[in-house]
Amino acid sequence: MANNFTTENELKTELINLSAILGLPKGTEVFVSDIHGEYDEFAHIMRNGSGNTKQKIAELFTGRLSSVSQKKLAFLIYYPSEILKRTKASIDDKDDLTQWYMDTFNNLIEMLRYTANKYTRSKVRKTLDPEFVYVTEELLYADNNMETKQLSYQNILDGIIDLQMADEFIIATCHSIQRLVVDHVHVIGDIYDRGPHPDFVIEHLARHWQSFDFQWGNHDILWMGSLAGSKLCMLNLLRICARYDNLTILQTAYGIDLQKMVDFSLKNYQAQTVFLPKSDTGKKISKSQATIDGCVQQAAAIMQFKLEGQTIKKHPEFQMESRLLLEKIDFDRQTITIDGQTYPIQEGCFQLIDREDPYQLTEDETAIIDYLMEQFANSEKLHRHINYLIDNGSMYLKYNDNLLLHGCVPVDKNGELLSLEIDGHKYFGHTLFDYFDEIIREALKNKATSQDVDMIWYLWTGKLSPLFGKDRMTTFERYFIADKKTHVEVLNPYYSLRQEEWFADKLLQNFGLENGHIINGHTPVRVGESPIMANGKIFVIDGGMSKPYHKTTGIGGYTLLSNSYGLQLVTHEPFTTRDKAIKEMTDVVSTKRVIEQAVSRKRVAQTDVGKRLKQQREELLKQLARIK
Ligand SMILES: O=P(O)(O)OC[C@H]1O[C@](O)(COP(=O)(O)O)[C@@H](O)[C@@H]1O
Ligand SMILES: [Mn+2]
Repeated sequence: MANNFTTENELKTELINLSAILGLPKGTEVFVSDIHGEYDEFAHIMRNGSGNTKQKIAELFTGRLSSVSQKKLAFLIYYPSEILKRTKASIDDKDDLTQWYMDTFNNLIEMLRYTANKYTRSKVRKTLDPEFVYVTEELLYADNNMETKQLSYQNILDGIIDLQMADEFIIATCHSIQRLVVDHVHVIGDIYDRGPHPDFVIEHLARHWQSFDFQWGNHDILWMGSLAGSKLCMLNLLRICARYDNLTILQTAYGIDLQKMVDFSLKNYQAQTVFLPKSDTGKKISKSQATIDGCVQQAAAIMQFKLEGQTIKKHPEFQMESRLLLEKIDFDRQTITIDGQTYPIQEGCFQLIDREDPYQLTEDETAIIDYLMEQFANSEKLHRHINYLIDNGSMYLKYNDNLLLHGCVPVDKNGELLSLEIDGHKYFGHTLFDYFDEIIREALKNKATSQDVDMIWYLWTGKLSPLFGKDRMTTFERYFIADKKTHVEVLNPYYSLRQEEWFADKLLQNFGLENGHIINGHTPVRVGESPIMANGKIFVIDGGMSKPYHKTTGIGGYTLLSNSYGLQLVTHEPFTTRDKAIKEMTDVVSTKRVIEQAVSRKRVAQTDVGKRLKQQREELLKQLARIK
């Protein structure tokens, strides 16, 4: 870096530039989690800057704009094209419309100026639409107190209207404001599964946000694992897609041919109540589609249970023998005996299971799985999306003193770090995360060994998986046994200990951090529970976006904001549809609870970026000394 500057003046200019950046207020970080394919809701939260836009409008315009006008301005910023269309349709008079454009330009430029003031000009320029950079900068940095400048400001606005660029300009400016309100986005896992459009979520981040990171969730692992060659990951995600009536994500979005699988499923299975799909979108599922979903779910589930058996037997170190369930079925009586207790099987669909060798796949099943794996491997779009997850993601992230991870750090009931022993090595605490991180990267960027592939599946369901955090996954029991006792999945002690401050301190220390917070997703925050734990050191910000889970969470969920003033918790109401949000101007974001108020505004100098900039400054100073 330092080598780019050769003359004394160049070096000094850069030093001044760095000092200016270090003194700016820290940018706003947004933390979201558990999006579960709910693109419209996620996009809404990104568009409204997780409530930040509304707040900035209030700061700027209260006393000048009524609360209704503030709301209208906010919704214009979130959904510029739609609101423009509606407004134009509602104003008949030409002069009134011109006046509306003028007022809107002025308000938007003021908002842009307000949101841009904590960034350097060069950073602001990057958020502007290239077509409007010149015009916008003229307006943005105009000094309205000077008469001549004001005149030229007015001329520019008139020109935009005369040249019929008004709508495009408004849309571009609103998008720039959206990008400036939030500086950095953290997605703490589970983009995939259950909801309709995880693909749009990834595309949205890649297109609109220069600065974002992911911490992988257990559901994301299924998709990553499928590309790495894990048949078990693929079967699990296929089963979940069928369960949530979302086979189109595979067929349409990722171009995966499911015809063979559908034919095979319809030939061998029939509709059953426990395999009825759950509608995520509220739309009615036709009978024929429900039959396809149900049969695919059964076929995938049975293949999954068979392959699980094989994998568990191959890996005693996984300690999952208690999950060897197919051998415990009494096929004649249609019962299963688990831990000495016999339960009736409801709606068994074991016709393709060989009683003598229950974990053996049939020839047809083997062929179908191979075909599907090939389809996954050949999906160019899936590769692109998973590469985003790999390149911008990790098992955990240390960012501005905070520790971001999806699930948990596995511990025993006393809070001692539990270790997973693989090939004589013990991995625990941060080394457990590093171990899995390396395996995933290696498996997806280079070549996956069969050991890697099995380890990736272990991350989905193993009891020492930091992304899962439960003692077992009771998929079999949930389908086939009515007794709810058997459905219980016991959470790792992490989830009760995370109320304790000493526990948070201990974990932060293990990860080499001191004063930060731990931020998790994964577990829905139930009605009446607080997302703030360990005396404000741990947050659970499951976004509660997953519609089928709204019954449990009551409210939609939470996101977290970290800006130069401190941390703020944002509560979300359940989101219905994008159309309804626009029509009724419902913001979703309801309350903001200030968690921590910084004594003085936090500057870039106090962030990770600031640390890097300071190093650069040291190097430049050394270089300057050499030149002199
Ligand atoms: O609600 P469903 O579709 O039956 O899924 C339940 C399963 O999902 C899990 O909760 C994992 O998903 P989450 O990461 O979203 O919690 C399993 O522990 C559980 O068996
Ligand atoms: Mn999860």
